[in-house]
Amino acid sequence: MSQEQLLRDGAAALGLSLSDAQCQRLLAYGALILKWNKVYNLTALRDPGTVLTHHLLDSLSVIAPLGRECPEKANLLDVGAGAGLPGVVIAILRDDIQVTCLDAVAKKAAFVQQVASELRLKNLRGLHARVEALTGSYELISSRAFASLADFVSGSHHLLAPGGVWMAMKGRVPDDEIAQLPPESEVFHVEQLTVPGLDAERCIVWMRKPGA
Ligand SMILES: C[S@@+](CC[C@H](N)C(=O)[O-])C[C@H]1O[C@@H](n2cnc3c(N)ncnc32)[C@H](O)[C@@H]1O
Repeated sequence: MSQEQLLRDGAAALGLSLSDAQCQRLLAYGALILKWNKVYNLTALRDPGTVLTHHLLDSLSVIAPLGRECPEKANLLDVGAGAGLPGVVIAILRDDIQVTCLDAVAKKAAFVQQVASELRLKNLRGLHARVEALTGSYELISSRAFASLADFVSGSHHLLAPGGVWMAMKGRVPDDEIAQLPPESEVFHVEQLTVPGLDAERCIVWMRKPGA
């Protein structure tokens, strides 16, 4: 089966119907990751099939949940985005969301800038900074494979807009990390996900400031 068909079938299993432009951009993004991997040291994965399942479909699994939490335009900060996961995928699927992919490593942020330019994604930017030192205000703050929940929310607490939410992509439900969250954050939903082609546990931990 072609990469395009695998992507379309996987997206359909996640409840998503990809437009031709979205499909082409996602495949082009996967190809850019592999093309520039040696220069930017972006991923341990080496073949298009695993990039498709472990990066593209894994990131696509948050799109439907995100549609529920964020039906309309918003500013999203993806902390420790690396090659742009899940931020680039969100930017491709949601042109009403302004996505900032943040990374402490300059060349990773530069790669995301290059992706934004090559794929003509006006709602995407790569930014080089440490999250603790960043200023700004974001309604959504996401992360995937970044840090413990406690370090994620403490490092980005000053960046969450009033009424905003954190979206942490995790593997197995991290009960121990949830128990160690600081009092200035609370979990309001833990959502288990099934990623097509990936035989692994996945969940989103949704958090907000108490009383928000
Ligand atoms: C394991 S990678 C995950 C990358 C991507 N989110 C993914 O799922 O493939 C974690 C990233 O966080 C970045 N990082 C670590 N500490 C950071 C900080 N304090 N501020 C911003 N980025 C940070 C690292 O440079 C690295 O690219």
